[in-house]
Amino acid sequence: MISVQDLTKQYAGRMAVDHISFEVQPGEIVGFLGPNGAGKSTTMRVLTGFMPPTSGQVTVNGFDVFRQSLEVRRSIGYMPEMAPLYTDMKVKEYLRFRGELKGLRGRDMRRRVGEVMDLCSVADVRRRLIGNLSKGYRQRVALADALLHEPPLLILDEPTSGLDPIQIRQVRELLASLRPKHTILLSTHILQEVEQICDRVIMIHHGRLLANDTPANLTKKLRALTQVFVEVNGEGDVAAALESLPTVRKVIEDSRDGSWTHYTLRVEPGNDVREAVMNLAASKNWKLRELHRQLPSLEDVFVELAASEPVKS
Ligand SMILES: Nc1ncnc2c1ncn2[C@@H]1O[C@H](COP(=O)(O)OP(=O)(O)OP(=O)(O)O)[C@@H](O)[C@H]1O
Repeated sequence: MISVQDLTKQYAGRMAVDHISFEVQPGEIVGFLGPNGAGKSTTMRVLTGFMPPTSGQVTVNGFDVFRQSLEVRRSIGYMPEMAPLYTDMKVKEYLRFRGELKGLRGRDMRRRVGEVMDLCSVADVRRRLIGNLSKGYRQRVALADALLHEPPLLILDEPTSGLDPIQIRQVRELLASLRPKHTILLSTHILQEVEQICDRVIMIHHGRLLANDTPANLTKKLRALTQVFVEVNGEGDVAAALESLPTVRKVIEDSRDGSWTHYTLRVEPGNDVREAVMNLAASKNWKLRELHRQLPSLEDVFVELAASEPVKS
């Protein structure tokens, strides 16, 4: 659905996108992730034909973004960051106006405006002025606009930025519900968002591609160790006994509370020593009041990958 080959974009000597390549397959929800200034919006603007690349090749739905920009625009529903809306128009009036620009007429117009208002839950505010709506509603009006011409591909730049947690959940649910019919590329710097709804993650930093994989594979690949937290009340050298368990690399004593000691166990990635800790405690007659495992999050992956990337001036 999207093919990006060796894309670069330079602004007045500054390399905003630096030789990145990736593909997005039909039906995927792909998260485009990176800190502020990483080059996400620039890449999306190139993909949607709003800006020419400095070099590289980009095709959307088989069409070249520059030579066949009309076909590309027909294939894409684009929601830019801080989508510009006409604040002095009413919601339904605005969607009809946008529909007209996108070539909808008569019965098709009525059907699509009704459908997108229902899909994006804005029908209840259809007669309200956009300027008087909350940020969450405005965001959904912008999404309804992006969906009007039934594009197979949605490109959404930070669709949940500035929303409160309830609104964020509503937008996420809406995106998940679009999954069977639409391919979605969404940019965000909220890692949790990606973990929850995306099939794949593309991470960029300083304009360069850092990773391109499923959220699960990325966390699996993480070099940082899995951690297990244990709180034990026991006789003898508890730390040494814990350290002797297979796959435990390091035992750190965190704190003491009377006869209880809290330890963090650094374990080789992908291993779970909780059962071995239980068996050890039973064999030594220790008491346990905490035993839980913490897997690395996508945030840990990003921090680690970004740290290993040389910073350009
Ligand atoms: N029109 C422009 N002219 C010059 N430099 C620009 C322009 N637009 C963006 N940049 C620079 O290019 C780099 C990438 O910006 P971009 O907006 O693509 O990043 P981003 O990942 O979308 O960040 P954010 O999450 O803050 O939107 C930044 O250093 C930015 O300052």
